[in-house]
Amino acid sequence: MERPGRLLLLSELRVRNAACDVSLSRCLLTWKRRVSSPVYRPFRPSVSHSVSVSEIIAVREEDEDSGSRQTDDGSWNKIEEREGKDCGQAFTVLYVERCRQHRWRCAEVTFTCPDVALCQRWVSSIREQLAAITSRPRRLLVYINPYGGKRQGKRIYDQKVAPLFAQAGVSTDVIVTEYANHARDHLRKGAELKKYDGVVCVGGDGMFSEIIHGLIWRTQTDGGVDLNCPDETLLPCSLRIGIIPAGSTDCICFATVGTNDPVTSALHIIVGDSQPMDVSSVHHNNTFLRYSVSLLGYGFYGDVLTDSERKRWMGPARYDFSGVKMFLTHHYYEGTVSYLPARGILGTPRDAARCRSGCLVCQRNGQLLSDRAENYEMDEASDSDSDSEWRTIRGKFLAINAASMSCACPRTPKGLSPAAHLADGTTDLILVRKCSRFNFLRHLLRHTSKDDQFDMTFVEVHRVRRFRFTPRYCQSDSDLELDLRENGKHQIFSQIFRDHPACGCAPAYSSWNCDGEILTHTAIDVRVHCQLIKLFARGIEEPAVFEDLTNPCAI
Ligand SMILES: CCCCCCCCCCCCC/C=C/[C@@H](O)[C@H](CO)NC(=O)CCCCCCCCCCCCCCC
Ligand SMILES: Nc1ncnc2c1ncn2[C@@H]1O[C@H](COP(=O)(O)OP(=O)(O)OP(=O)(O)O)[C@@H](O)[C@H]1O
Ligand SMILES: [Ca+2]
Repeated sequence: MERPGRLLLLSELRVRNAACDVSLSRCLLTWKRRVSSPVYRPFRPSVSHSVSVSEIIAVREEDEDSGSRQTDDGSWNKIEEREGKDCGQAFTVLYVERCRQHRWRCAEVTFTCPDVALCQRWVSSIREQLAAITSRPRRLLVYINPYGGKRQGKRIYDQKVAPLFAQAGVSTDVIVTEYANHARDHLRKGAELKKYDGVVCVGGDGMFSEIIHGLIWRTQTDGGVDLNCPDETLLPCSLRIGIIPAGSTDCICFATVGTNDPVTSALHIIVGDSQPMDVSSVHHNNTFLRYSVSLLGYGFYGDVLTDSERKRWMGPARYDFSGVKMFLTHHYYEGTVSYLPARGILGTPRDAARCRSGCLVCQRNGQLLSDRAENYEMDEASDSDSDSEWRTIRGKFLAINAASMSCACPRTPKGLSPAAHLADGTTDLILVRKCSRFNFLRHLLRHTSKDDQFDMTFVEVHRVRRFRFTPRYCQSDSDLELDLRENGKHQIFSQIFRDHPACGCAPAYSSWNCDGEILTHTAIDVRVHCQLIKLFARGIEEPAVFEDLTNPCAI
């Protein structure tokens, strides 16, 4: 908790008919019930409430003449009827209240003042403090995907988010997308980004992916960076991104906020939180393919995605359906993985510690990596040159997964790689070798329990800065197949080879699942760019040591 600091105001005001000492400093708004006679009421505790100024959403003057105020839906409510308040000059403070499981709510407290002048002093003092917080966004560009998840994006934004933005005085330009990649292309070419303090996407991980592709492209193009060169150092994007979850997995929201709740995300945006995040670039033969922030998965997760895309009509359940199907299909793939281990930085994928709000590992590693880049000790080009550092593993794999962050989501609340960090400049490369169905099921099940999913003989995990994958094609058809794919022709034949290889064995290659999008190439070169983007989030907060049992939200 922040120290109270010098008091700006101290008055006796009434809250719910009770006299309170109310104080405002630069950091805290505090109200404490006055105990009129401790002799007669010795057991009545004097309850004190404090709200950090940084978590005040807005302050609103109540209409004293009519003893009523206008609600968000435009109707008028009697103040006394609503909250049992005194008649008199009053103002209401809206602030962040923490609920269970990392959820935030917008709570309200109304203070009644003895006179108008005092009320106005309070309102303007609080407003001055809020205006002094420069990290808060004033103007946002919002993209809504009306077809993500359960197709509720527009309703969620209109009913739950827009009223909060309006109360907090955040102005918005809203675009409801009309086709896939509408948001990405608008950010690349059309949007006048100078006008905004951030970009918000209402949708799932695919929608977030569109936003980062648009923003990263724009930033690099403006800065003259060659996107096709995997060794280029990318320029960080200055605009922060907010995610209002309305997709099927929403793993980026879940792993950066701790819950998939539109109101919580809107409040993190309003208070101006900032969470840096790593971004992996994916190249094939010096050609840029895509960026990834969560999962790059070949084999199982690639196959689940490919199968599920044909079942979009099922909504979020498509992943479970295809998951079971691909589990039963039990395909394995041969190939070579080479990687550059992350050296000289803090953390390993088997750590018990987790990346949490204000993570020191992310701060230290971010600093270390930028210092090294500046000193040319860790010149980006030298990564690829230092061949002695590269490790190579050849084998048959059920899954090859790279998790740049934990990938926690409701399906696996601890994530694919529970100890991965949001902003440490590394990705966790998880190799699941060919094993029995039973063992693979044991491995999958451990994503949903406390047991360690890496503590199995057929699973290995490495924290890396860069990796490459080359598939080994089915012997009889590999060259022909490769040619067909590389030339981008005869897609029909390509599909036939894929589903029914002539040699009768399992398909020779899978596809990469890149944050929920299918990649067109199987041989890829991946490099992590430390803290390339920033989100309106603060990482998952540790639960408070003492739960506030009087908080109705917490029960
Ligand atoms: C038996 C229960 C096992 C539960 C195992 C749960 C593991 C779930 C791991 C989910 C990892 C999500 C990582 C995030 C990826 C996102 O960038 C991406 C875009 O949104 N989402 C997906 O690709 C969506 C991927 C969704 C994958 C769902 C896989 C479901 C597997 C179910 C296997 C059932 C076997 C049952 C045998 C009888
Ligand atoms: N207006 C639109 N019409 C069709 N597709 C769209 C439109 N706007 C965006 N898209 C595309 O829809 C895809 C899925 O969107 P989104 O990520 O929001 O939901 P999801 O796939 O259900 O959730 P998740 O990615 O979390 O699994 C994205 O790839 C995006 O490019
Ligand atoms: Ca990382």
